[in-house]
Amino acid sequence: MSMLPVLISREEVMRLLQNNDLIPSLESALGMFSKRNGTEVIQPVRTTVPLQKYNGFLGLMPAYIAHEDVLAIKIVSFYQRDKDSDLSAHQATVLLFDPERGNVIAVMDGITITEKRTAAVSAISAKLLMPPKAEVLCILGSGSQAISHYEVFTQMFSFKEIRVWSRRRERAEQFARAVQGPVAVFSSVKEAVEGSDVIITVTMATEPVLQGEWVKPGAHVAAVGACRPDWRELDDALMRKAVVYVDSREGASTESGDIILSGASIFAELGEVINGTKSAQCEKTTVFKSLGMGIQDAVCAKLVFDQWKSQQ
Ligand SMILES: NC(=O)C1=CN([C@@H]2O[C@H](COP(=O)(O)OP(=O)(O)OC[C@H]3O[C@@H](n4cnc5c(N)ncnc54)[C@H](O)[C@@H]3O)[C@@H](O)[C@H]2O)C=CC1
Ligand SMILES: O=C([O-])C1=[NH+]CCC1
Repeated sequence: MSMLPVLISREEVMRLLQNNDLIPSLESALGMFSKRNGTEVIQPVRTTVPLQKYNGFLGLMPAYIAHEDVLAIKIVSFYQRDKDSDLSAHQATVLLFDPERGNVIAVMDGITITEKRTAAVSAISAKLLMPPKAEVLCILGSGSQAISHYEVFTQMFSFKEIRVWSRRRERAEQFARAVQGPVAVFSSVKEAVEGSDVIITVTMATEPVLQGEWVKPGAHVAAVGACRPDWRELDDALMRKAVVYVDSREGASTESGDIILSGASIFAELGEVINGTKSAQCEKTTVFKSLGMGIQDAVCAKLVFDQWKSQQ
């Protein structure tokens, strides 16, 4: 007998997935992952299929977390689209399985999950690594991730000033109008970055947009874009002067151009800081290089499904 999976739409995922629930669940999963107990968390490095002809990539992100008994896979595509495209850069679906029997129990939108969990993990990096009394937040990029990062960061922290820069100034202005609070729009990356305590890079850049010489000593950078081995968002100077943290060593060493091409060494995974086995060097300039992990999607899919079930 086959049972049909439930379908959970983007709107439902948006309603069911709350940032407050996300942070502790993601922290616990990151900590568990970094213990490298091979039966507790299983997450191979993302398999990526390049689609050269279309300037796109298809990524497969399976994960199993034993103590949560959650088995899921996210299928995500990301395309460098024309600016007038009506589709967002990332399209994603998460399949949630019954781990005991191997059947799919839910098929849900993965776009919102990707936006929210990525921003939540960056916020965890900031919580652990930003300088004390951080007052100025700077966001480079103005797309979907810029919005989700703004939402989580303003929910979790109280910055005195929030700045945004985007390649096209009108997009940065659009961003400033779309979000809830005041945002200062900058036309130059250098001016946006100088004096900032926390800098989030959420661009589709393939060459460095952020230079180390502009970054205030002791600042924290959450670097979210440049997820291909030949793509960059940060320059060598920044990668070499900062203490570098990652979500997964294997993922970062395979996929991050900022790490591979700069030759920077990885100091720790966020999970190691959460577990207390590596230090949070907040007094130094820190970079958190995020690539995204299947366990993050799996945790979210479980939260969404449990919420959905509780409302039936
Ligand atoms: N680390 C992770 O877990 C995840 C990372 N990402 C990455 O985050 C980045 C942002 O994603 P979205 O906001 O969804 O994309 P988006 O397409 O909504 O926004 C991209 C932004 O980058 C800007 N941009 C494009 N090309 C640029 C260039 N050459 N130089 C400077 N800015 C440029 C655009 O103007 C826009 O502001 C992408 O690199 C994406 O692959 C996305 C999802 C998860
Ligand atoms: O984790 C993720 O979903 C992605 N990381 C980079 C592109 C998509």
